[in-house]
Amino acid sequence: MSGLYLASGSPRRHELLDQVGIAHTVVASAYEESNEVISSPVDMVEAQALGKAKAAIGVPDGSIVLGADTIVVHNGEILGKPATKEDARRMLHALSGDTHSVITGVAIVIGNQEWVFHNETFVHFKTLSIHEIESYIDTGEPMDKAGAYGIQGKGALWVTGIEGSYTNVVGLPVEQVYDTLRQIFG
Ligand SMILES: Cc1cn([C@H]2C[C@H](O)[C@@H](COP(=O)(O)OP(=O)(O)OP(=O)(O)O)O2)c(=O)[nH]c1=O
Repeated sequence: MSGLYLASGSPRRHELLDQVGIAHTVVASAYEESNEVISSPVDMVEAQALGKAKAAIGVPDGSIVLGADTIVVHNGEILGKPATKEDARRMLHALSGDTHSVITGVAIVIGNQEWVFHNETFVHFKTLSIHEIESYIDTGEPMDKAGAYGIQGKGALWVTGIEGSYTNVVGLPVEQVYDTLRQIFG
């Protein structure tokens, strides 16, 4: 397998690939994310993952490029990264005491060949107090994360259970990525 390029500014995706020993180089992507919903949340994350991979910068011809996009879906509403503290507050109040899903779209692109898929994890949250939400927002942790929390950070205190892939919630379902790379390269 020749070089894998991760078209992502997310430190989590880079760390997850490192954790399982998938060698890669991190590159930037010129893709501009939009909050536009293209028919369904799944279509949206898959399209954004593909957009990020295809717009990778400085990648040699013929290399393998990986892009990903993660969103939270609660009661049919898509929660991306909060734009403001008020946005984060609204998201955390919505997620409190309820179950939501985290969907990550993944695209692997080699030249004009594309493999695009997604993974969904259900996450159960305990009921949060106003104090817990306000203290959490003050840590700054919510601001670069879909749904305004990080399961790998202090947000772990609120997760009473998950169904599905843990790494998918953090931003990349590494087990599915690994299986797909094995299917492609044998
Ligand atoms: C729900 C959840 C999301 N997240 C993160 C994963 C993603 O990095 C982020 C969602 O934003 P994304 O737009 O998917 O990714 P990004 O902007 O961080 O990076 P890039 O587009 O350059 O690849 O939320 C966590 O780190 N922990 C969590 O528990």
